[in-house]
Amino acid sequence: MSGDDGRTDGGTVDPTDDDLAIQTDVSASVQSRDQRVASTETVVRAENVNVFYNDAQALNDISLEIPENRVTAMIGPSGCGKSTFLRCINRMNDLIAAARVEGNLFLRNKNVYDDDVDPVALRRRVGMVFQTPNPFPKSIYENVAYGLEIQGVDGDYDEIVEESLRRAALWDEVKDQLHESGLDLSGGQQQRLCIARAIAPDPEVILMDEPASALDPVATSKIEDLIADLAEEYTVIIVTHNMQQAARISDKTAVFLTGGELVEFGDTDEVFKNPSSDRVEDYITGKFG
Ligand SMILES: Nc1ncnc2c1ncn2[C@@H]1O[C@H](COP(=O)(O)OP(=O)(O)OP(=O)(O)O)[C@@H](O)[C@H]1O
Repeated sequence: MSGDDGRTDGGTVDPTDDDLAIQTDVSASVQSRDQRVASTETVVRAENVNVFYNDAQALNDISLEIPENRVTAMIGPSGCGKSTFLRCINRMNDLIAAARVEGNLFLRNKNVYDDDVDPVALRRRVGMVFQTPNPFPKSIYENVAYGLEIQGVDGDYDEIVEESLRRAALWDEVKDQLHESGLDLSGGQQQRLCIARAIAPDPEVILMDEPASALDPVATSKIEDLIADLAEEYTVIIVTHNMQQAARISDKTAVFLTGGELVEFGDTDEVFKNPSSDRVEDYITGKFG
């Protein structure tokens, strides 16, 4: 059975090494949803991760530990490898022929690059939301239910769809139009629909790649509020170009700089108030980037 099932009220985890390889019983993790409690467990641990696109190195020896039920922001100038790192966590880089990943990347105690890891099972535990809202050309209901179907999730879809839309703070706005197209929603609503789709299989980690950069300030603010709510139950890892946003919503901040180096990682307050190097300070204060 999956590591989800090993959780206890104390927030401890009893993962097995077979977590990702054998997890098929998602209903069990749905049941465990309410049992989740905030903790400081490490959920994602990178050890000496290097990524290359053909011969070009995009990430250089990245090691860090991302805590459970927190928002961790990845910031840094364009091209420094933030999205590449995010895609290592759910093995989306597998889909890029030129990409090669070296090193170890653990989801709890399991290296997601082990041969026996099923990337589909991994992506059920590590959901993703992209920069541009990308609902399917289907109804609001089907957008959420279709994700469940393709991931082979069993359960009462009506219930899961409603619950997911509620968790994405969208239910009240769409409950009377569930069978209308998701594409007719506003950009901000579409992004919340994509968040509902990502959380429907009840992942442990949600990756967000600049989820608000295509949205206006009001829609952005709603997404930021939502991220804070989601972190009560999920581990959220967000790439953002917006340093104020990182400072507002994240607990931890990782600063990447050109060359794919992780130059600072720590509590967000510390990173912003007291950066440990001139390079980071220059970036944070807008001297470059
Ligand atoms: N599919 C790809 N094929 C080849 N090179 C790539 C690919 N994706 C990214 N790269 C290169 O890897 C490096 C890191 O890119 P990545 O998109 O991860 O950076 P980023 O920090 O997320 O950038 P941005 O903030 O502009 O989105 C860049 O030099 C980029 O050109």
